[in-house]
Amino acid sequence: MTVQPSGAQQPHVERPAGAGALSAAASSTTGAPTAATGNPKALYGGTGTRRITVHDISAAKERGEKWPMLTAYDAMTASVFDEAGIPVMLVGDSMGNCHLGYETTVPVTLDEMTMLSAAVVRGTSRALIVGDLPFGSYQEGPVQALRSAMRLVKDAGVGAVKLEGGERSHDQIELLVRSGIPVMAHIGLTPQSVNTLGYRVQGRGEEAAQQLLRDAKAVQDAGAFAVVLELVPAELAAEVTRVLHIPTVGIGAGPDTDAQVLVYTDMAGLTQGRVPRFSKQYVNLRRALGDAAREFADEVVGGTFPQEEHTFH
Ligand SMILES: Nc1nc(=O)c2c([nH]1)NC[C@@H]1CN(c3ccc(C(=O)N[C@@H](CCC(=O)O)C(=O)O)cc3)CN21
Ligand SMILES: CC(C)C(=O)C(=O)O
Repeated sequence: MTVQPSGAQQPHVERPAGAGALSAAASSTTGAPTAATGNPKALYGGTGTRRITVHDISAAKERGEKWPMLTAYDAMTASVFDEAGIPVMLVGDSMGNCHLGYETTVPVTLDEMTMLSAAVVRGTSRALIVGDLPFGSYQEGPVQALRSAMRLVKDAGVGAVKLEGGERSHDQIELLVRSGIPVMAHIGLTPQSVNTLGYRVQGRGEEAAQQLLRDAKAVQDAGAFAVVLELVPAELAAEVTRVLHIPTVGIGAGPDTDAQVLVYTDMAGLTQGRVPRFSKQYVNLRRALGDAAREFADEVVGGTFPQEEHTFH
């Protein structure tokens, strides 16, 4: 698969100041200053004209500022979230079941991740884009992880990568960070291990809780800039968030993490079939899009589309 290089993830689309919902959101809440000039609530809503960086993420934890993250798998949807001021987007391997029609995240390939990450980078100018390392692209060891991450950074232009695992992924995270690639870690439920873990809540019981804490400290020590906590008890997630100096990004981890992430097809009501209980649906796009398709079909069948204004002579 050929992927068009899009260059490093820098602001490549300069929008005129004041244009678009993002700058409106950024300035309406604050007046004028941005993260670059020390605005205390700058992460959500964007920085103004440049990409969010991992340094902005660290600064947000020091200010006690919470932030939202959504997944995105295509340029158009990503541009909507960028304009809405979502500061961090994850090109998650949930694209497997949410975009590519697989049952799980397990079959997703590095080629697929690279192609869709490049699309999300092209569709955005403000958000930090995090590309997921898919199953099989980093488990062999740090060198394989570096080779895979380099594709996402150089070919797709992501600003950071994510990989699953705590202590077991310490060496991979360390080499990537030493090589100049910011890493978001992911512990608790790690869906690439569905065949061994299932989709059960993790960290229940004293022993499992201690392991989760060790995993959290291991990824922080390895140099991760943030860590996803998936499907863990809220009390444990709160404790991890207190003891770490890097931000925690919760999904099914209760209200006390530094950030929250949702799979966008779940929150937008597009996901086909069952949605995890921890998710919240903010709009029903499946119904809206289905209604639009049915209306179009009825008008074609009934001969009422196209009309004069859609017609050339
Ligand atoms: N659509 C979608 N949403 C997600 O959040 C998501 C994906 N896909 N794919 C990748 C991973 C897999 N995730 C999942 C998948 C299933 C459950 C689930 O069925 N959880 C049970 C709780 C089980 C328990 O109580 O131990 C639930 O009812 O939510 C949770 C997370 C989260 N991610
Ligand atoms: C659920 C999130 C954290 C994820 O890993 C994904 O979307 O792949």
